[in-house]
Amino acid sequence: MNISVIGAGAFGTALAISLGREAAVTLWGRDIGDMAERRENTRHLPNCPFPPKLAITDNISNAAAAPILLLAVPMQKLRDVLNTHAGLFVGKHLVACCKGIELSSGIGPVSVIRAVIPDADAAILTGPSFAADIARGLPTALTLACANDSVCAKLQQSLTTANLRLYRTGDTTGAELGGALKNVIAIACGAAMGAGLGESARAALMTRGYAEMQRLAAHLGAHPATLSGLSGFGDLTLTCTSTQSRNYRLGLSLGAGTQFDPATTVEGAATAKAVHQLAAKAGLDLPITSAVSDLIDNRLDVQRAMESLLNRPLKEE
Ligand SMILES: NC(=O)C1=CN([C@@H]2O[C@H](COP(=O)(O)OP(=O)(O)OC[C@H]3O[C@@H](n4cnc5c(N)ncnc54)[C@H](OP(=O)(O)O)[C@@H]3O)[C@@H](O)[C@H]2O)C=CC1
Ligand SMILES: O=C(CO)COP(=O)(O)O
Repeated sequence: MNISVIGAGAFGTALAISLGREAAVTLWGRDIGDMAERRENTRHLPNCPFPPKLAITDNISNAAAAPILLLAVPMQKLRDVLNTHAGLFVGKHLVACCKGIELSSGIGPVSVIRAVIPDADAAILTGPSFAADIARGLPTALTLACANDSVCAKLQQSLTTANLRLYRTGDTTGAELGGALKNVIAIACGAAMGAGLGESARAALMTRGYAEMQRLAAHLGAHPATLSGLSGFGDLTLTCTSTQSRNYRLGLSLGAGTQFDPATTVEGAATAKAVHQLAAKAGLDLPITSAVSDLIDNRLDVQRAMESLLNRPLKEE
């Protein structure tokens, strides 16, 4: 089946490169600069040349003619993109390729797609993978979630490539939450490492952060197995331990008190606030997420955040 990628950032470009090594694929960007001539996205994914079957366009009507559209824009921009091009997206297979919870509504990308374009099959592609790894042809495994099992199986076939192995699930809520929440915990881990609190502290934050992910996911009706798979445990592990991650790097800067480029896409920042609000409404205790939300808004520093986590009442694991 014909595939287009909507959004020519690092991840959209990487997916288009991997898919374009095997079949015709179109990559749409609102500002493609000289990408078509150079056959490379020097701004978002340098040193990853485009395969011959990858076509570049800034004409959304051309790109949206494909039946499968991968939506690779940041979470907080997804609704805008869907609203702007709604007429072109009706009846399509729309696969969200973003990770986060929308701050204005408290819902994830599949729910946003369903809300804006009810007459489309909404899916999500998520899990542990850095754009540069995918583009370089390194092996990666991701979760593909769609409520309609036969559509999910078709998408799984169409989107699998030589270096991209997809596992499918019907649990879109679990897949959304795994990808969204791991970014928040990665900021916490980066902050601890940046402040010199050590690898033991990071392991504690990863483990107790994972407990928070499971608590919220269970409350929202996700399947626990989804959270222990690629989109949850898998992506948490990658993002909390690699300086390739922008969320982890933001945490490192917060911990070390250094500057961070505000133009960088860091999904965990808005998601921490969105989840903090969700948890407050639901009466759920998510102390690491709350601490990250306070850190981002400068209501807390890393040292005090760690002290308050260590001084919480003792409990069973
Ligand atoms: N990078 C990675 O390794 C991975 C990223 N992801 C996820 O992919 C999503 C996108 O991240 P990533 O590609 O890295 O981010 P980038 O910052 O590299 O790119 C974001 C892209 O979105 C485009 N964009 C933003 N707003 C709009 C809009 N309103 N209309 C059209 N295009 C828009 C930008 O366009 P412009 O260039 O014109 O500004 C840019 O091309 C995130 O949710 C991220 O979590 C998932 C797995 C891996
Ligand atoms: O989601 C990712 C890895 O799976 C990319 O992480 P960052 O957005 O933190 O760079």
